[in-house]
Amino acid sequence: MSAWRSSPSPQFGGRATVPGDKSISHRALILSAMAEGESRIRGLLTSEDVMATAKAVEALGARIEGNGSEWRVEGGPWTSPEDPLDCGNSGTSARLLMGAAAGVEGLRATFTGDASLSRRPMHRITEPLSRMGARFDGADHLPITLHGQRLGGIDHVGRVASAQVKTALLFAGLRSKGPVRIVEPVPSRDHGEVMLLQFGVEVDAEPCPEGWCVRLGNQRSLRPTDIHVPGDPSSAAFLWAAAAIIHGASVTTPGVCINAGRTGFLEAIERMGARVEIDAERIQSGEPVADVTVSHDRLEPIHLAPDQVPSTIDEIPLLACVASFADGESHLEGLGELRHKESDRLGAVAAGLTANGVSVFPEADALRILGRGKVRGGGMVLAHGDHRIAMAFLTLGLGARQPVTLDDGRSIAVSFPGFAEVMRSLGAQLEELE
Ligand SMILES: O=C(O)C1=C[C@@H](OP(=O)(O)O)[C@@H](O)[C@H](O)C1
Ligand SMILES: C=C(OP(=O)(O)O)C(=O)O
Repeated sequence: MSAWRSSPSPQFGGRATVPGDKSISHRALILSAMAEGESRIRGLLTSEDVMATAKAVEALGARIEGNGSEWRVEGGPWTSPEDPLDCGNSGTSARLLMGAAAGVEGLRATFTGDASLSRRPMHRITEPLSRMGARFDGADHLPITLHGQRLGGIDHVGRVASAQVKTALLFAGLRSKGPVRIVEPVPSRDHGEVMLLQFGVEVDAEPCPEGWCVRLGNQRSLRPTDIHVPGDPSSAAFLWAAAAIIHGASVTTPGVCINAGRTGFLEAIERMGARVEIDAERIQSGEPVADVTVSHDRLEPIHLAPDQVPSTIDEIPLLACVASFADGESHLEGLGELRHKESDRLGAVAAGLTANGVSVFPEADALRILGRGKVRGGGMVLAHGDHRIAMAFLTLGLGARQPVTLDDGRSIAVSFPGFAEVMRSLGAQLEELE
């Protein structure tokens, strides 16, 4: 166990860089490993989740050489790994790798994960991949053994927007010749599509009667390339949230990805009253990037509608914490997917807020939060081994009246190694207790 305490931090603010985007880092490693020849990746996130993907693609046949600033990946044919592929805590690793490997004829690979990942649903991937022709021992929960096969195309109409499902099917489609069409009710993050274009693959997307439709074209072979990963908005969100809840605070995060599939949190806190400034917009490896400044102002409550959830998905626990500082009742709807993440995030958020004196009313797939303009704090929060829960409540503690204690902060390394150092550099009072 590694308990943490975060205490009121009235002097919070400044400028800080956040590590590379997790979603883009996974995709850069997997596509580089599939493309024959050398690709280079700058700005790769070196968190536990992304390193699980790096180890897995090495075990599948890629050669990786890396240091902090630049990674070289020599891609080529994939072969059966000797040992099970341990995806640790990472849903993205398990789902995207199953898709990428499904069309390698004769390949056999067993996917494993930690206790949390082994509870998460995999049927959403194994079912459509089976329709394409792949075979699996196991269906909904890891461990699952994949038997790669010659694949046909797929026409997949998803009930929920999931970038992991969409990207897994697109990656599987790279090794198939049939038509590949994936429909989502609303668009999820499109980093897979953006990066496929960088690797020279034809992919297009447009609205269709069922929602949002993504198609692979006929040009499906990957050309090695160089990728520069931008800063992760899901990590920058903790800095932005602290600025939004601490009187007089202002934070600038340079070089953060502002892809529309990821800006839900920023838009939400702006609608609540925080001041948001977007500067130096540019395109980096196909992704929109900017320097983002968030400054404190009085916060109004928010209504988050179901179609706004996909672009806010990993920041919902943090948004619930920010909403606790608003004056009035916030309503966050369409949160069913939160029950299938690293923990039951709906339950964990409701318990954490209650422990800190916030009135919260959880519903089956929604949260009502009664903000009173300030938060008492003083509570003990259980992270449930979930990095987003851990960082959201340590952030809440910076703006609360009394310190917040967290049972265990080890999960933070899953997505944001260096979280405590970055937050302290801005004036956060954060201490590890044991
Ligand atoms: O594709 C991705 O990189 C991700 C997609 C989202 O999951 P879902 O596809 O399950 O919504 C998100 O929660 C996860 O952190 C990363
Ligand atoms: C849900 C997350 O990641 P994954 O699905 O890759 O475990 C997350 O990072 O919040």
